[in-house]
Amino acid sequence: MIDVRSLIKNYGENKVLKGVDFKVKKGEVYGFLGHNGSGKTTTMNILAGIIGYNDGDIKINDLDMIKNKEKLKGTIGYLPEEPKFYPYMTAKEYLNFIGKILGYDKNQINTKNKELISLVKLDKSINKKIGGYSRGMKQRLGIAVSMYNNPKVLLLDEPSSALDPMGRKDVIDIIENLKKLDITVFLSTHILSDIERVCDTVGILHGGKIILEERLQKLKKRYLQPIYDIEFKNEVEADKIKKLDKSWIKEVKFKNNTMNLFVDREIDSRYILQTLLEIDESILSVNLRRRNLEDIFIQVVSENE
Ligand SMILES: Nc1ncnc2c1ncn2[C@@H]1O[C@H](COP(=O)(O)OP(=O)(O)OP(=O)(O)O)[C@@H](O)[C@H]1O
Repeated sequence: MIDVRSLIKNYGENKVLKGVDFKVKKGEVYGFLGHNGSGKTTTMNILAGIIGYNDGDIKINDLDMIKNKEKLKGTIGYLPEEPKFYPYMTAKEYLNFIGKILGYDKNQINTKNKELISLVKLDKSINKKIGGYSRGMKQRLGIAVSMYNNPKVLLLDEPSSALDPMGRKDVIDIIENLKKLDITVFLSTHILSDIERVCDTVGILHGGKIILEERLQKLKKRYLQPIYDIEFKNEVEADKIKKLDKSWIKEVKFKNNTMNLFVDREIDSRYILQTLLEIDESILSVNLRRRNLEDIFIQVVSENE
């Protein structure tokens, strides 16, 4: 559905995309991850046909971005990071306005408005002025606007990043529902828990390239590794950590009075305790957990530094 090969984008001397490759399958939600300033919005703007690029091949639905730009733009919906609306309009007035711009007649606009307002769960606020909307409501209205032209591909730039937990949940629920409509979603974010909830595939953009692209389930399996989070009463001292010389310990991280022990298999907790007591007796708690996407992201990025 989206096929990007060797994409290069420079802003003057600033080489932002240095040969980006990724593939997004039809109907999937693709989580596009990267640090602030890594080039996510730049990539989004290129895919939306808003800005150009220096080199590379982009195909969406087998259509080439350069040869079929105008046609492609009609099949893409785009929600920018901070969508702007006329605050004095109600959501209904705004959607009417969008419908007219797109050339729909009155009946089509009414049908479309009902369908979209229900999708983004703004039924109760449709006649309220947008200026009084919360950030979450504005993002949901933004999704409705980006869906107005029945897009096959939806580009969502950090749709949940500035929202509170409830607002984020609403937006992620809507994205989950889009899967049922068979829309391909390209979602940029740095909120890893959102990616874990909704994405099928994840791509990490770092240093101008995609350093990892994998199905989320496969990625989690590959990096599945137990971690023991240990809390001490006292601050952990670096010298003591050195004493933890066991073959089953793969990595140790520590900050203040907590330690993360990355091990290669599940170890009997009594043995863990015994080992830890050798370095410090002030243990408050030992918790076993699996790696989450955040741990994986940090590892993959640091391997590529
Ligand atoms: N119009 C522009 N002119 C010059 N440089 C730009 C322009 N837009 C972005 N940049 C630079 O390109 C780099 C990537 O920016 P971009 O906004 O694409 O990153 P991002 O991953 O979306 O970051 P964030 O998560 O903070 O939104 C940054 O160094 C930024 O300063």
